Amino acid sequence: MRLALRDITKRFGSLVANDHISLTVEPGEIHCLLGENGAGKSTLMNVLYGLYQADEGEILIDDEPQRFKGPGDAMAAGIGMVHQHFMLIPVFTVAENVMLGHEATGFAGKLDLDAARKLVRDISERFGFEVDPDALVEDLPVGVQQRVEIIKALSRDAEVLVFDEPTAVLTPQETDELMAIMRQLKESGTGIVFITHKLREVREVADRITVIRRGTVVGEASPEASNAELAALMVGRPVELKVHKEPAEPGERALVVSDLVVADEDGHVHVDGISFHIDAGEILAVAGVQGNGQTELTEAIVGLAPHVEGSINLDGREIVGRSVRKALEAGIGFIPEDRQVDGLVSNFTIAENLMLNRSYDKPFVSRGSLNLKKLDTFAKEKLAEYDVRAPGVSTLAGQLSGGNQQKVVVARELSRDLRLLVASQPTRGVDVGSIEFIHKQIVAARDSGVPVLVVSSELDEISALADRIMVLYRGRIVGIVPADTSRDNLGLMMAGETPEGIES
Ligand SMILES: Nc1ncnc2c1ncn2[C@@H]1O[C@H](COP(=O)(O)OP(=O)(O)OP(=O)(O)O)[C@@H](O)[C@H]1O
Repeated sequence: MRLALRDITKRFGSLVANDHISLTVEPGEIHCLLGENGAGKSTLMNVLYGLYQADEGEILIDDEPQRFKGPGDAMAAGIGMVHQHFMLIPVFTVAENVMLGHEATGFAGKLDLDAARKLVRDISERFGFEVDPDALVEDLPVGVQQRVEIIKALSRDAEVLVFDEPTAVLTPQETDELMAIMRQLKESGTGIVFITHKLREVREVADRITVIRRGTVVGEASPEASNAELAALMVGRPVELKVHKEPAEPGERALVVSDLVVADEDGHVHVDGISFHIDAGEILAVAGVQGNGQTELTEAIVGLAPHVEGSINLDGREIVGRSVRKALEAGIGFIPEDRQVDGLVSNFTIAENLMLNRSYDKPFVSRGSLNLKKLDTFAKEKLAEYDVRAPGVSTLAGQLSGGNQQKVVVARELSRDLRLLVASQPTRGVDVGSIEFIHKQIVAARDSGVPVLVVSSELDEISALADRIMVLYRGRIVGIVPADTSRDNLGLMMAGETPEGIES
């Protein structure tokens, strides 16, 4: 089926998120949508999926105008959406989840569990998915859950699939697998809209690239374009894709972690007896496939982990056993891996979010009352500095695009007086222009003497920021290696092996 969006305009109050955007998707084509944070990509896809009604313009399928009152109509017309935050029910099996979808849309009448199982098996076989219909969704890795979302869409005969930043939550290997799946879908004639900020992925699979800026289409790019060319088109200026930094000049020993063990509420050990240190003015980057203890390590440092043994010493003081509030007061900045869970209060304004995590007396509160003017000025400064695209400082954080939400979290944490910065996936969902800026800010924090712990699943980010790299595997340290260690060796270490010539 041939899909065309024609002159789509969508406004939120006075903000024009989509301004007469036109786009076509042919069968068997991967059409990449590129654009800076807040450009209007997700809004356009939500219009296509019936979640928002366009103020102007129309959606055509095989030249027939459509009216989507909700996702049910879009699905019935053959449009599927793979969300970044999955819409699956974790305690149900794969087949039950697929079945549920059919009930919700009323598609094809009644689908029994056996038929759903068969459907899952058939689709899995066709695309080489390896998904067990009887597995509980909550037991599946993120990459497989995503495949369940794809199966759900295909089970409803979707002919156009929308992927909105699907790789932001995936490991590098899962990303490669998803790229292969997208190619297979394309071979079978499915049209794909693919939104991503990762230029490597665009270059790998795109047949066509449309660039959106501030709500309008600014042009098409060739899939043969270089990363630098794509980046410049996206943000409208040349971008430094790898931050320039001088060698670190480490100062005093700042953070000393000794024999750290972190377990969850069920007693599962996630960090299994690790010891390392970070000096003032140094960035230690933690590499590893997600789920090897990185999250729990950062949570232990900020006081969020339930069971911690061993010692975490910052500036000569023990942190283990202290509350989150005490950790924040000790000057620990924390950029959490999931901004929506731990980073922001979505029904607070941007300004209110920017004053979280500060001690109660300064600088916005004096003698028990909030100095709104001071907060307003500060928030405006941060909005400009971090290029947060929003109507104003009293916009609710929940109304920001994903990348702009991330920028608010980073702006808040980097503007406190820091003794330690713990940054987990600091540029998740952020466009290339803002990655450049955030990386510069992290390096500036380092250069001002702050010790920094960066956790990232992006090897590019690790090698851009690290002064030393610590590789974690199954909760243990495989090695702490120099920043210029090759990708191949890092890859081996991330699989738990110690390459020749590397000391473990
Ligand atoms: N429900 C909403 N209410 C008000 N404004 C909104 C709403 N949803 C989106 N916006 C605004 O519309 C604009 C476009 O947002 P959108 O999420 O489409 O951007 P995006 O291109 O997907 O960005 P990102 O790359 O950061 O995900 C932004 O300025 C955003 O703040």
